[in-house]
Amino acid sequence: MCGIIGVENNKNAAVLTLAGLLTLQHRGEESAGITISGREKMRTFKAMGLVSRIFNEETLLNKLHGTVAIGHVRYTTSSKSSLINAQPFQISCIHGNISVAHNGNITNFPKIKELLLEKGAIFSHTSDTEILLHLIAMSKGSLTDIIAKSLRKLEGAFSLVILKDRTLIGARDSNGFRPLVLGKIDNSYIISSESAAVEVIGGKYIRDIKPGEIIVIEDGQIKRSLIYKKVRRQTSCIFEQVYFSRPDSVMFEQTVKEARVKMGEYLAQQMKNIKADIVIPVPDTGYFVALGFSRASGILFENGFIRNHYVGRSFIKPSQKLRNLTATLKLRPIGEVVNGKEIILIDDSIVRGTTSKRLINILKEAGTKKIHFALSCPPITDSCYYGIDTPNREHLIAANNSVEEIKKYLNVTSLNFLSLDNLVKACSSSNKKNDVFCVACFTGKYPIKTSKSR
Ligand SMILES: O=P(O)(O)OC[C@H]1O[C@H](OP(=O)(O)OP(=O)(O)O)[C@H](O)[C@@H]1O
Ligand SMILES: NC(=O)CC[C@H](N)C(=O)O
Ligand code: SF4
Ligand SMILES: [Mg+2]
Repeated sequence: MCGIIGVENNKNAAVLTLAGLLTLQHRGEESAGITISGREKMRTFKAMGLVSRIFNEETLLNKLHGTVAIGHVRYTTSSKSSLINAQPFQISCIHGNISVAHNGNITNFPKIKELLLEKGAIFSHTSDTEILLHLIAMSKGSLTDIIAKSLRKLEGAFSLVILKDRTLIGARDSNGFRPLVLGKIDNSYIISSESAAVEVIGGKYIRDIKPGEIIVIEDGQIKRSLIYKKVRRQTSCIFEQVYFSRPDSVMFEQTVKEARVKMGEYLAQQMKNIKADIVIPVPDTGYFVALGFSRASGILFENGFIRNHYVGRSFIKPSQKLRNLTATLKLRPIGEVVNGKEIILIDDSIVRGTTSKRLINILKEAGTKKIHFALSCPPITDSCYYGIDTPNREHLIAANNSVEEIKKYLNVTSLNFLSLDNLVKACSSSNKKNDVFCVACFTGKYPIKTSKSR
C-alpha cells in the first residue's frame, strides 16, 4: 500500500503536503517524496526512509517553492525497494513537466512495458508506475484527454495524483481498489489516500473520488470531473478496513474505527461460548476490534502490551529479516496484566505468521494461562495482486495449513477467524450491496485475472 496526497492553490503547499505524508506514514515506510510546482520550475525531492528523516526545515525552505504539490510514501509492491523506484516520478515530455504518485498495482504492466520497449522506449525506473508516464507522453489531445486515454489502457489498481504546472489531477481505477478522497482547505483542494490526512492538515473531507473518475483542479476550481471508464463492478479492497487504513479515516460512510468495532462485536457473537478473564488487543490494529469485542461480550478490556512506537509496522517491511526484527522489538507483554489469566487475544490478521507466533510465545513466558486467539478477518489463503505485498502463496500460513494445523503450530487453546459474511457486514454502509468489496485474498476469486492468479 502506498500513501498519496496533493494540495493545490496554496502558498503552504509543501508544508501541507509534508504534514499529509506524515499522517499517511502507516501506508508506506520505505521511501517518501514531494514534487512541487507553481510559478517556478517543477522540482522533486525524494529519498529512502521515513518522512520525518527525509524532510527537515532545510529541505523544505530551500528546495520546495511553489503552490501545488504532490507527495508519496512507498510500500513496495512492484519491483525493488530502492531509490530509483521512490515516487513521485517526474518527467519532461512533449506536454511539459509532469509528475505522478501512485497507490496500487497495474496488473497489465509487464505486457504494456514489453510493447513500449519494442517501440524503443527507455525506462529509468523498474516499478509499474512508469508505464503511465510513457502512455501520457505518447498521447495527443488536451491534458484530460491524454490522461483518460492512457488510463483506459491500464488494468488493476491505481489511485493517482498527477501534477502539471498549476494543475492537480486525481484519478481512480474503475474497480475502486484503493481509496482516494477529495477535501478542501480554505481556497485549496486536497486529494488524498485517506480522509484522516485531509483533516489533520486542517481541511474538510468532501467526498470520495469515484471509481473510474478523473478530477482536474486548478487555482482552487474544479475544472473538470469525468468518468473515463464505467464501473462494471466496484471491488474496493476490504483489507483497507482490516489492516491498512487509519481508524479515523472515513470509508463507506463510516470511520474505519466504527468498522473495526463492529468486527469485534461480530467476533464476540461468533465466540459466545468462550469465557475468559480479559480481552487484549494486539496494538495497533487490534485495538478497536478488542474494544467492540469487550463491549459486546462484557469481558473486561485490558491493555496487555507496551508498543514500541519507533520501529514502525512489521507486516509492511520489505524483507523477512526486517519483519522478524520489527515483530521482536514492537511488543512487550505487561506481566502483571497477563500472568495467570485466561485471555482472548485479538489481532486483525495472520498473514505470514511472523507476529502471532512470537506474541503467543512471549505471552506464555509472561505467565498467561490460556490464549483464545481471534482475528478480525478470515484466513488469508491467496496472494494480492492489487497493491499488497503477499506475492507467494507459499509464504501465507493459511494457504498451506488448515485452521486446526495453525492452531497447533501457534499452540493456542482456540483459534477463531471472523467469517467473511460478518467482515463484509462490518465494513459496509447500510445502503451498499456486498459486491463493492474485493475479498480475493480470502477466496481466491480475483476481480481482475492476472497471469499469476489462480
Ligand atoms: O502474520 P504477519 O505476517 O505477522 O502479519 C500480520 C500482523 O502484522 C500486522 O501488524 P503490524 O505490525 O504490521 O501493524 P500495526 O502495528 O499497525 O498493527 C497485523 O496487525 C498483524 O499483527
Ligand atoms: N503499494 C503501492 O501502492 C505501491 C505503488 C507501486 N506499485 C510501487 O511499487 O511503487
Ligand atoms: S486481494 Fe485482498 S488485499 Fe488485495 S485488494 Fe483484494 S481484498 Fe485487498
Ligand atoms: Mg498489527
